[in-house]
Amino acid sequence: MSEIVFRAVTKTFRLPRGGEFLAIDTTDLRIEEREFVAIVGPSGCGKTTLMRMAAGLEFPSTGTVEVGGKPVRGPGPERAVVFQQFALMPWKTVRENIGFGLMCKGTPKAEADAAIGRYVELMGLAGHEDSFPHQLSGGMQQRVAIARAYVMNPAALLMDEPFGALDAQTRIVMQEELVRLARRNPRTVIFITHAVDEAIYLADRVVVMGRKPGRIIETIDIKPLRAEGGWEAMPIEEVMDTPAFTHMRSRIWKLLKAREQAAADH
Ligand SMILES: Nc1ncnc2c1ncn2[C@@H]1O[C@H](COP(=O)(O)OP(=O)(O)OP(=O)(O)O)[C@@H](O)[C@H]1O
Repeated sequence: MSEIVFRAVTKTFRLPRGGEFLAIDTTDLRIEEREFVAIVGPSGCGKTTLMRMAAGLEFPSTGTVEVGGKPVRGPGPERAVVFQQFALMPWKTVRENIGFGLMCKGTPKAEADAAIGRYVELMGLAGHEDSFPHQLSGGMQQRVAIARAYVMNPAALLMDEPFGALDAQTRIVMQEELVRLARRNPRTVIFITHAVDEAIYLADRVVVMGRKPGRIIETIDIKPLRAEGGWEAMPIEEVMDTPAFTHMRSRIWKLLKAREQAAADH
């Protein structure tokens, strides 16, 4: 069981010069087991704060966050986090970086090697097992970070702008690969992004957030569109040209724009 449930969650930060700042206003969100949910919204709307609460790196001021029916009390191995900055260990090889968590867990070597080998293949890293991070491109480094998260077989994956530091072309390749990986190996995923296209392409459901204060303004089901449109079998650029996709993109942009206008008028 790995559903992630936010129940009446608020998050207030204490400001350095006194006073408080309401970063997240009362928020309810349920992410089903093996559901891939993308969260989009403008800078400062609280996307990272929500994810950090699921990761156990931050705690709600009021309300509860539960994963698999248990309150989150801190980080745990069943929830893997992937950040924009790849955070690889520069002195370790690709193989060692991917296998680090398994080693810490005491996984027998033969089992660990088999799991590492599987993700090296899946993430297109074959031939680079003995390279060090500085010998890899940004895209390759992020593949290592994603393999390192998946190899632990976590119930939930929490990804914060994982492709944010990549160039546009690499980003598209990574989006296609993540879709392939996520469909083959479904996990409960929270995926944070600024990119509306990326969210629609990857997710089963898109959560749209607004700011001042940070809150969910709408959640939109994408899964039926993907199924009806046969997106899985199509290259990403063709998916993004379909009327269903462009309509969804403009719907989400309108929501974001209207909310930003309301925040500016406030
Ligand atoms: N530790 C903190 N102390 C005070 N304020 C904070 C803290 N962490 C976040 N905030 C504030 O809470 C709000 C939400 O931040 P958060 O990083 O969650 O937004 P975000 O939507 O992820 O933004 P971005 O897209 O720019 O990463 C911001 O206004 C931010 O300045």
